[in-house]
Amino acid sequence: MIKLDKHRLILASKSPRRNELLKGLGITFSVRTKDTDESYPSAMDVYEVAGYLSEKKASAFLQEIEEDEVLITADTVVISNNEILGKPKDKEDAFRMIKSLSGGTHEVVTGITITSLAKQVSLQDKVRVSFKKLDDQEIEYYIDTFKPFDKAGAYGIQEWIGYVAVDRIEGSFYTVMGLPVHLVYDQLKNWDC
Ligand SMILES: Cc1cn([C@H]2C[C@H](O)[C@@H](COP(=O)(O)OP(=O)(O)OP(=O)(O)O)O2)c(=O)[nH]c1=O
Repeated sequence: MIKLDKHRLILASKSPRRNELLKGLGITFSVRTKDTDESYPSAMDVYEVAGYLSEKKASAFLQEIEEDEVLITADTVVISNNEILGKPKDKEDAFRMIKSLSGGTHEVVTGITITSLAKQVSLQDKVRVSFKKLDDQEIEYYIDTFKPFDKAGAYGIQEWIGYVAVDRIEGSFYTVMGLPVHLVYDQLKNWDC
């Protein structure tokens, strides 16, 4: 159980999935949002990007954090063949992304940054996800029905595609969905400043 007696928790995210997952921890929080630039240095190691972007999202709020506030920011990327798949630009881009994931194994990394005036902690969690082979009609059906344009790698594991395509996952389902709640819990449980 988490008791943040001295703090007010803020989720700095527009993602409805992160909101739902943090609620699942049974802790009260408010939401604050801002548009942040999600670019990263092109030479950066792909496994560092999610952590870097979660810190960058936190930086946008640093000036406004009050003494009793604890802020959570996060970022999720899909990595396939050492390439980052971000959010798809359009239907063709989404089709290309899912087709490249079909029949293979990729990784999902979610970085989280927890920030208060006295301390900042950044962590990331990596999960391996294997997809069965999907045919073109299945990929098109998913994109047309679920419109996954707000999702890294053009898919949501919590949606139809997760039911039919994912045949193996090594790591936390919730990390793939957008928030490693077990890591958030560990940090908040002991948050003392
Ligand atoms: C791989 C995968 C991603 N996603 C989502 C999680 C994230 O919301 C989104 C990746 O985009 P992000 O840039 O991580 O987050 P966001 O822009 O949605 O929200 P924020 O305001 O916090 O920056 O993709 C799923 O919902 N299911 C999945 O299986």
